[in-house]
Amino acid sequence: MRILIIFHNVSKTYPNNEMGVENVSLEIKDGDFVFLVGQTGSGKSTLINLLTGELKPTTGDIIVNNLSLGSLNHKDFPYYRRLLGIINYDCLLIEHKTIYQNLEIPMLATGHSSKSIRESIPLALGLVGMSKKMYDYPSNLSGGETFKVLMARAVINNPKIIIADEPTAHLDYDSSLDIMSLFNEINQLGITIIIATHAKEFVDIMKKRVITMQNGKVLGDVSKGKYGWII
Ligand SMILES: Nc1ncnc2c1ncn2[C@@H]1O[C@H](COP(=O)(O)OP(=O)(O)OP(=O)(O)O)[C@@H](O)[C@H]1O
Repeated sequence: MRILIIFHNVSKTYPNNEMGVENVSLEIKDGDFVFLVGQTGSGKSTLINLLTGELKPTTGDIIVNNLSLGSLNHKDFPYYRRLLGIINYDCLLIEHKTIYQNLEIPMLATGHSSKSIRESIPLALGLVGMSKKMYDYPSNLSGGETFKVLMARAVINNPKIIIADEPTAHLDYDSSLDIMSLFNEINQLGITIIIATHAKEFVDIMKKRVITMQNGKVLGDVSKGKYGWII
């Protein structure tokens, strides 16, 4: 597998002098499945926000798919973001639009034809088992179903990387397990998955790469690991 993501000596200090991450170097291969774990404040979200480009490093370089994020200008940035499918609870579904219309929005924004939209939306909803809800409104969905639609929205533009911050934070055990197995299926399509989480039980079940953060630094990086494993 080729290297898809490189963090090279990346540090981020916030304007209030709070250290987000310090001197992080890591590589993630194309097709990898990575859990980012660590205590509250250990730097997981900072790392994710650096990867999405929401934050800029104070020092160091981030290279994704051979693009150096530091050298991207405003014009290039939307193209970079198309490599990413980002799932977070801050960017929920639009309530007065159907699930189909919610999935249509990112496709229209990226210039897809109406034929491609008509074909892709049922496929993405089928992937997450939500075909039957295509014309329902978000208010008719359970928390787990809503998350599945967020997953479908994240894959709809064919990203190389799916990034999720605390995906199971608001879900019960069964829904969380369901969601984790969907992440696995998406990963088997060749999409790289990066999940920041506190959910020890699911990290342990999945046996994927586990990167453990502590005080802004990488404390451990274990393949087929469990929560808390650092070597
Ligand atoms: N916007 C911000 N301004 C100032 N400091 C911040 C900001 N965001 C995060 N920090 C600080 O950076 C450090 C890392 O925080 P970060 O949110 O990355 O941790 P985390 O591991 O994602 O935590 P959690 O599990 O609670 O989400 C913490 O000390 C935090 O206080």
